Amino acid sequence: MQRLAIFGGTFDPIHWGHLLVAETALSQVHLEQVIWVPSRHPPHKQAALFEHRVVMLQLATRNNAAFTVSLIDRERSGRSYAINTLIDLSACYPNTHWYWIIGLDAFQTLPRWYRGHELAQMCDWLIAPRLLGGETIAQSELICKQVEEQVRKQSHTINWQLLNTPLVKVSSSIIRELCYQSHSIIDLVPESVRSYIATHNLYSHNPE
Ligand SMILES: Nc1ncnc2c1ncn2[C@@H]1O[C@H](COP(=O)(O)OP(=O)(O)OP(=O)(O)O)[C@@H](O)[C@H]1O
Ligand SMILES: O=C(O)c1ccc[n+]([C@@H]2O[C@H](COP(=O)([O-])O)[C@@H](O)[C@H]2O)c1
Repeated sequence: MQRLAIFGGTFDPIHWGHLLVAETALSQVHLEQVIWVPSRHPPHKQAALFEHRVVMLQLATRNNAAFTVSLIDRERSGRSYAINTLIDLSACYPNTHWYWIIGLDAFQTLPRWYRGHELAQMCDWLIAPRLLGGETIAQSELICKQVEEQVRKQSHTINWQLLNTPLVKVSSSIIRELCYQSHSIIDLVPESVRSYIATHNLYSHNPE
């Protein structure tokens, strides 16, 4: 059985934090592939044009043969719910043990997702520590255990493990804000992504 991970997100834009998390998951869990899935209509966020986000993902991931960008959410109308992503990808990749890569901030909200308790037990969760107020690894574990408890109360099970990544402060919102203020984002995204943002004038006061 192959081991594949979904890395879902808005990726508005993709940054080095995302790439570090995905690389760590590949090596820590011995995955065959990480499938990057940009949400077309993120359940709880506004985002730049889907096509721009996709191209930036493709540029940033093209040098790693174990990375694939899936457009599976493009075909679906309405909100891009994670459970639908997993169901649709399972049909494309039979005989697969599924993992879901996620930052701690997003994992914390899993019990409130659309059919979140059901989704919780359909894959194993690979959780990247993320600053939610300066916590340590022990605090990250505590947050994960609280999520596990909430899922168990609804009579579902969940398997999770923390990814061994350092806390990386970069976020897409910081990058968007820096762009609005015409500051450099050179250390925060791959050069191909920085160049794409500049060429298409994304995240400026006069976007394309
Ligand atoms: N620096 C980071 N460290 C760990 N996980 C991250 C990091 N940045 C993003 N993630 C995780 O990657 C997934 C996709 O994130 P997303 O595309 O929304 O980026 P973001 O930086 O969180 O965006 P925004 O700042 O707009 O909220 C989420 O699970 C998120 O928690
Ligand atoms: O399915 C849901 O209800 C749901 C609600 C919020 C977030 N998610 C998932 O959480 C991941 C991170 O999402 P985002 O929007 O913070 O980039 C991504 O895989 C989304 O599909 C999913």
